[in-house]
Amino acid sequence: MGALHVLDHPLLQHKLSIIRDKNTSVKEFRELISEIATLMCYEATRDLPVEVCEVETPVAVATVKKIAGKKLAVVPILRAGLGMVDGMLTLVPSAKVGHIGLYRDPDTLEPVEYYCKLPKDISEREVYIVDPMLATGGSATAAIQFIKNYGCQHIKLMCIISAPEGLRRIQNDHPDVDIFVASVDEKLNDHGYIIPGLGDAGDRIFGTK
Ligand SMILES: O=P(O)(O)OC[C@H]1O[C@H](OP(=O)(O)OP(=O)(O)O)[C@H](O)[C@@H]1O
Ligand SMILES: O=c1cc[nH]c(=O)[nH]1
Ligand SMILES: [Mg+2]
Repeated sequence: MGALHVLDHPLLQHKLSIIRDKNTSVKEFRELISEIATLMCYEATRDLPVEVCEVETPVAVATVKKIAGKKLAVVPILRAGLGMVDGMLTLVPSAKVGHIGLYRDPDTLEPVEYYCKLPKDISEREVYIVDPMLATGGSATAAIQFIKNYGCQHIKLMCIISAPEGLRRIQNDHPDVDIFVASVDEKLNDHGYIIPGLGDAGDRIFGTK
């Protein structure tokens, strides 16, 4: 059974308070989304396997731990997920990056797919799907299923803000997937926006509103 991790590190929560503020500029919003992704990545990679080996320091041999050959992939859900990619790559620069393009139809709230490009060896990789917002969960559940269809067995979902409705959807549809969020907000409004949330993450990252 996948676990839900609600990350409450003070640095993370402080940065989250700034991106929720409607007066935060596009530049600062984008920078903070990236910094938050880095902090979340640190927690989400905590269970990566390590192997013990030796290196020679200038004065002696040290027994050290290295990540044990695990291959990672970061898969942002376009567009807003793009804002989290650089922050992830800051800590795992060798990860490959796949892209899944989904937008949420404003009337039906159903995800509509418009793009997909994944690393060829995606099925051998530990996949981190990133998207700042988990609202109804429709986009994330579709992205997870898409990646599962390629044979991936190790998938983690990282969203900055989540709604209870979206969490329930993922836990129901994909009980094997670990979920990492920085907040579980109160609810969705009639238009499927997270309350209190931060508005439309894609628009705030790219300045399109
Ligand atoms: O959980 P859901 O109800 O599916 O909603 C969440 C989705 O909505 C937003 O994307 P949006 O459709 O606004 O596309 P964008 O990233 O291009 O702005 C967000 O980035 C998620 O992908
Ligand atoms: O609150 C929400 C819900 C979906 N997508 C967003 O960007 N924000
Ligand atoms: Mg959007």
